[in-house]
Amino acid sequence: MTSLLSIQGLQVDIATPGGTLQAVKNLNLDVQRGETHCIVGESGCGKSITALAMIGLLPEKARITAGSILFEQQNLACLNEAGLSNLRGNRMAMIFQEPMTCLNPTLTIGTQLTEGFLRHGKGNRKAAYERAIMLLEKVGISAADKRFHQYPYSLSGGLRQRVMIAMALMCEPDLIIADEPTTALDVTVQAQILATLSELKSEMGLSLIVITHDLGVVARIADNVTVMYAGEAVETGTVSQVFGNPGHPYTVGLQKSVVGSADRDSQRLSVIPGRVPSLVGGLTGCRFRNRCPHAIPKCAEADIDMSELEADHTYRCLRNVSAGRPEMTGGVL
Ligand SMILES: Nc1ncnc2c1ncn2[C@@H]1O[C@H](COP(=O)(O)OP(=O)(O)OP(=O)(O)O)[C@@H](O)[C@H]1O
Repeated sequence: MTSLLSIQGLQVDIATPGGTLQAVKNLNLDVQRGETHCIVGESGCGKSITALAMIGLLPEKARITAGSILFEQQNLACLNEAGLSNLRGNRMAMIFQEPMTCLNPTLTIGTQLTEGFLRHGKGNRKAAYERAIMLLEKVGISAADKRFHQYPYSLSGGLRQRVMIAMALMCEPDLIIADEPTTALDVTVQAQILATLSELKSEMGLSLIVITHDLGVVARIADNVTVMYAGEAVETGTVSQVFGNPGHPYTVGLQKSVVGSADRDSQRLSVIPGRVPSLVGGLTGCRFRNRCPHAIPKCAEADIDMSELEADHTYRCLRNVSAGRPEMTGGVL
């Protein structure tokens, strides 16, 4: 089956005053039609840069230096701005963590909802209005016509995020990329928004990529998951494979950090000792080795390839291969 989105060997470098920062390295990721794929990892692991590369919105100093991002066979890494802007908001859309950074405070919700629809030539003003109202209702906003004419500041954070979801759906995209869509919301609203996203995904046959550091979000909505660490994918597979039979010590650490967290409701990743290494300059070998209880000198010698643990479940760890998966569940991170 051809993937809707297929990322192969993606590398994104960012020019910084201290040197080149390798934000994403040799990333492979496939998303099928109708799939929800979560990308999970701590802050600074390259999740957002991956998402921004997919949608062609990388920061000024960042550039794709290797690899391809095939969206329905078209390589987005080679598209110019006109080509990308034709896809953005149309075939693929993005939902950000904080809607206020995307919503224009000086324009009504309705103007912002219909702008992309009209720009992409999806229909006239009447069709745009009708679709906007239909979607506002679908995402759970009552008194849709009243909201249509309001400005963003009149809405709560949860309602603004619902508006962002409606906006993402205006042009009937095939793929929605949501970067920490519920992080800024309280737990109850989070659950409601995730449920809405999942329902709409099924109803509209969308594919969803959800970037998160929250394993609770992954458990609720994902079919497949990619665990990222320091710019690399370290494990990928179905949710039950990756969290039921983890191959990488970092995945084990993520799970333990949730179990050990005092704040169980929010399921934040907080207790893996140590930090993500600086990604500036050349990094060789396993990037997790300084925090890994299973590390051996060989982990530092050369970059480690992904290995197959079972069908469709891969991980990037030398020790599992060479030492027959040493006490992975017994190690203390
Ligand atoms: N505009 C930028 N300029 C310089 N470095 C950047 C920029 N944006 C991201 N980075 C760096 O790229 C790396 C990956 O960052 P990214 O934002 O993708 O991580 P993340 O996993 O999404 O983390 P978070 O959850 O905090 O957003 C980090 O080292 C980060 O400091």
